[in-house]
Amino acid sequence: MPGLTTFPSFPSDVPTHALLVVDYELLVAGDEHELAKLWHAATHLGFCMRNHGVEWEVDAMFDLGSETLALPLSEKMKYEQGDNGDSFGYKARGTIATDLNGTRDTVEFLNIAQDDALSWPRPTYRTYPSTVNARMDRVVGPFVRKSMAVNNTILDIFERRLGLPKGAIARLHATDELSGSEARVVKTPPNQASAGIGAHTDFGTLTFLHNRLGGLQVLPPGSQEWQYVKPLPGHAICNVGDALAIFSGGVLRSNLHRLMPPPGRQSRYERYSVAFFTRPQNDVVLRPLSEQSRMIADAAARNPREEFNTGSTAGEWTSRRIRKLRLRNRRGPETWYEAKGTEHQIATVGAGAVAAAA
Ligand SMILES: O=C(O)CCC(=O)C(=O)O
Ligand SMILES: [Fe+2]
Repeated sequence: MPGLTTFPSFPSDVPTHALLVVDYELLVAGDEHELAKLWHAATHLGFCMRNHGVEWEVDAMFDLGSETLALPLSEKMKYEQGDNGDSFGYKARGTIATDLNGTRDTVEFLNIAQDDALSWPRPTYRTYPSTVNARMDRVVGPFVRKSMAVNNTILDIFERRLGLPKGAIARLHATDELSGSEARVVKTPPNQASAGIGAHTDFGTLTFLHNRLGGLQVLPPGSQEWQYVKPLPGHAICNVGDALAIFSGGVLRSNLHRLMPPPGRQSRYERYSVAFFTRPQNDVVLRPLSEQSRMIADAAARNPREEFNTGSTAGEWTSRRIRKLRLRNRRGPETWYEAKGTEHQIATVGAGAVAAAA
């Protein structure tokens, strides 16, 4: 399997941040201890999840990613996402900024729209390389559907904990409406010296991420030190995105993370990751759901955050952020600030920090 090469283990002398591990099957069974752990993690930093049931599809997506990103550049460029703020398609290496100075990113990736996978063989947004089309039925479709189910299960749990009426979050993510939700495969070449993806918070609602080599780093709340997250076999990394942080009035946190070269001897290897991003319907206005939950109303009143009243729909907001990241649209450091994630977190990293993307 091309995406499953062997590689040295994660070095033992590198400081790591151990994310809380939650068991998906226990969550589904309503285990109180596991539900409490999930809530703690989502209101702080993010978590790892085991027994999610998507293992086969994730492995197959690694293979699809390595095969597709090995196509000639001229072929991949036919699918490039461009500079207009579109997310779907191929993103070539070196096209987005990773920091204030406009340092180029080192990763290439392919984003496949949830809506294109669900409407296959009819494209909703766009078409993809032949390697993707060949596995749409057997791999991409099942990966997307199962990832949606996992994320929706977690969202239902958050909805109850947030005191929202049943279906309040699902209504913002209806599958018969267009959304920015997407599957992604990311490739970083070996022996890189700088950030693959700069510091960022994810745009959407919930991220379901899978990686094998190290490289992902988090900035734990209140800390100034980036720490590696050590990949655990078969475990997914789950991150709350900005849209959910906003909907929840800040009760749930979208944590800053970035992609650096893998640590130690792992840095000599090509690195892949696979992700599924649940994002709201394009037409949903991003703002706290205060009218529907006392907890959210109280949180929004206690800690009013100007950036939470975006005045934008999810579609406009995501598109604006992607547009600002593209180096061809860059005017100067102010463009970087406009592309940034939620304000308070970027402020904690300071002006010299690596930033941007995803
Ligand atoms: O590759 C990784 O581990 C992280 C990727 C990421 O943060 C993203 O694509 O948003
Ligand atoms: Fe991310």
